[in-house]
Amino acid sequence: MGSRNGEHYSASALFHAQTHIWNHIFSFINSMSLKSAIDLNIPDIIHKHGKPMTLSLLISSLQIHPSKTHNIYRLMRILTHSGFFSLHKLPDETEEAYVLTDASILLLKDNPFSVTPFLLAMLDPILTKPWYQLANWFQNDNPTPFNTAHGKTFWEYAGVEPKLNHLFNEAMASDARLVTSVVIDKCKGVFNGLDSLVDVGGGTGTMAKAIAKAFPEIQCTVFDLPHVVDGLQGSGNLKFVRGDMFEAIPPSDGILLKWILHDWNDEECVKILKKSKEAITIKGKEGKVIIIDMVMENSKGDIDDESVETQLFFDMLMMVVVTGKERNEKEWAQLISSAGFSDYKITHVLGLRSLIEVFP
Ligand SMILES: C[S@@+](CC[C@H](N)C(=O)[O-])C[C@H]1O[C@@H](n2cnc3c(N)ncnc32)[C@H](O)[C@@H]1O
Ligand SMILES: O=c1cc(-c2ccc(O)cc2)oc2c(O)c(O)ccc12
Repeated sequence: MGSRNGEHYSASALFHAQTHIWNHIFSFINSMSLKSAIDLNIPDIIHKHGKPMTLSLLISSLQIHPSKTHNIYRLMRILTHSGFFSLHKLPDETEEAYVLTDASILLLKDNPFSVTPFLLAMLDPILTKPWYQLANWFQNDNPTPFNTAHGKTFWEYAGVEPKLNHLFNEAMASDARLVTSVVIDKCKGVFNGLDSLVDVGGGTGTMAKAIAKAFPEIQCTVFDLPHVVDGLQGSGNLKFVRGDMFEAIPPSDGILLKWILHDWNDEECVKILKKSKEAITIKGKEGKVIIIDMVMENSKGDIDDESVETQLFFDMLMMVVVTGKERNEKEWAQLISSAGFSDYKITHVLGLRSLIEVFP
């Protein structure tokens, strides 16, 4: 039917290719359908109901115009197909009823690990506009598509736009709660021998607060830009310090860099790592930098297709929003040795991310 390099290929291959393209064109429909369910509060309504919820009950609980009620099943159908709800048949009931799945539980507003702040941040026009500039950016000399769209860096924009600053800090805090709970449970030993720790780019302090509570002997500092930490109060063994990590990092036994280095290009990362090395106060084996970030194509080799796609999405995100990238182990090793560190150890305990201990 069709022709590829002079060879004929079947109608079924042609239609398969068409479906593949359609699904890529339409993939924004998945994100926008999910966002509308969050805006309508659907996961929280089903959760509060406390048992499987029929479509008619769901409709009567939603604040929607009466002329739209018959369309809700269409939204629920696509979101059920994509794994956010599932349908159960209850004994003695004629109507099937919706229940939450692991994915929609992670979108509940009260879930401490909620991904909803990220969904709202990513689908806000501030963060979708740069994607329309991607091709232009390849042809201009701007540092990022975000700069092309908004005329400033992501960090400068967050400094002058409280809405982005708030959404982004909230999103980071929910991720930090999830990562911290695993690190404190499974990687306690990483903090052995440290009397002090600076969480560089530590946001509003979620991770440092949890470490300060779990390890009362460690003096913890959250170090971030003024628009992030100004007005935040420390207590006990936790304090907030404003500053710029490219200038100087407060002295400490341990330096934590969670989701920092993937924001920056190799040259910028070497600068941050060198400033971190200068800041380390104990020179023996105990002083260290603790990096929490992705290691692409991680060496376990058991990564599934969905996770590969997630890694590629993050890498593109780091190219569009900031000047960063996701790195494989070889690229991490190169950065670490260029900054003058002697050794490193990778622990794969955080799903798609890893904990990398780096020794002076
Ligand atoms: C991706 S966020 C990570 C936040 C936190 N570490 C976490 O994972 O939840 C990057 C952080 O780096 C901070 N940052 C950006 N540039 C910085 C600089 N020059 N000096 C200090 N912090 C900076 C941002 O304000 C932001 O809080
Ligand atoms: O702009 C972003 C977005 C994310 C992000 C989005 C969705 C998620 O479920 C998790 C994270 O992460 C970012 C990040 O880590 C960063 O350093 C800069 C920008 C963004």
